[in-house]
Amino acid sequence: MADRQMPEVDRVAANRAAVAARQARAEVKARLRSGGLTPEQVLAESLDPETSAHSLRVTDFLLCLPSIGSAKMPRILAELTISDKKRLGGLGIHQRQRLENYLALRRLAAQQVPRLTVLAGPTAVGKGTVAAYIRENYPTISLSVSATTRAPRPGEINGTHYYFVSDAEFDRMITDGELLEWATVHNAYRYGTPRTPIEDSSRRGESVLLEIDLQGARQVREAMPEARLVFLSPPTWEELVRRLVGRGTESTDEQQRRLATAQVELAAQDEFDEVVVNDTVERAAERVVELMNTL
Ligand SMILES: Nc1nc2c(ncn2[C@@H]2O[C@H](COP(=O)(O)OP(=O)(O)O)[C@@H](O)[C@H]2O)c(=O)[nH]1
Ligand SMILES: Nc1ncnc2c1ncn2[C@@H]1O[C@H](COP(=O)(O)OP(=O)(O)O)[C@@H](O)[C@H]1O
Repeated sequence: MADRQMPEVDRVAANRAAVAARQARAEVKARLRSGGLTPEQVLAESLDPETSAHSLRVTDFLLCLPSIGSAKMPRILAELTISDKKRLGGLGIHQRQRLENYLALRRLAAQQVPRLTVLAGPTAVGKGTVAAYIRENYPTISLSVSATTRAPRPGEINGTHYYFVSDAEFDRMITDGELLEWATVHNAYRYGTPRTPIEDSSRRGESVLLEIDLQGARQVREAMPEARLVFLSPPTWEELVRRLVGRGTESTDEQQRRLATAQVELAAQDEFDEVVVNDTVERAAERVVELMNTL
């Protein structure tokens, strides 16, 4: 019956019921986020039309799960071939089975050692600064030390900031399969992640952070699908420009080239699991570490 034809008393009752249902769903989401309810419990409850789990949207359900953000959720829905309009109670048998399987795989993966986290983002957004802040303030996080063919800058220590190697040595590392990923960055020098230290840290159950460029992040995604990819974003485009110019390490021409690359890199953030805005270094570092400690 259309709203305007409904007697006033019924309309008030219907509105009250809608508010109560929304509040009940909000409570389910809060308990899901806090771990008071497991995803499996909510999914089982949703079979009962009388429960608020029944009318919970699948999108809201997924967003309550750790390390699923607005960037990753659409990809999961596509993999499960579930419409973003679906509610849990409205899932078809096969859709429900696929969602149950997905949850089972996540639980299995979560029991494995803490995962590899990649921090990438446009040049001059502050990746290096945030990574250095984490190295100095979060001793439990181990930072991958990359190999590079570029020369060290003043203050950079071989083996701490980078392994500074020759082109020939870098070629050998590639040939011998010693690099988890590598890339030529800014059409200049090559950078790559030595594989062994990553594997050793993972075996020790350590949380490992890679601060690498977008090309490298894509290779890690291919090589280690369980890795978590975090995109570091500037508060605004203007702030990114200010940081690049303010850093003063590139010529004006090079700055223009890097800003053009940054435009492309900013468009790639949807490929990432999480986006962290680097408004202040401290807050950005805290958010990245918080994500690394979230299974
Ligand atoms: N693919 C990849 N990129 C890396 C690696 N190490 C550093 N980078 C990236 O290389 C770029 C250049 O870093 P750097 O030489 O420190 O100077 P920058 O010009 O100040 O960014 C940055 O975007 C880093 O994220 C690595 O091991 N692999
Ligand atoms: N949160 C921030 N606020 C202001 N300036 C920042 C912030 N993070 C980094 N910077 C500055 O921005 C510039 C680029 O940082 P850098 O770490 O070199 O970027 P990237 O490693 O992403 O290329 C540096 O001068 C750095 O001091």
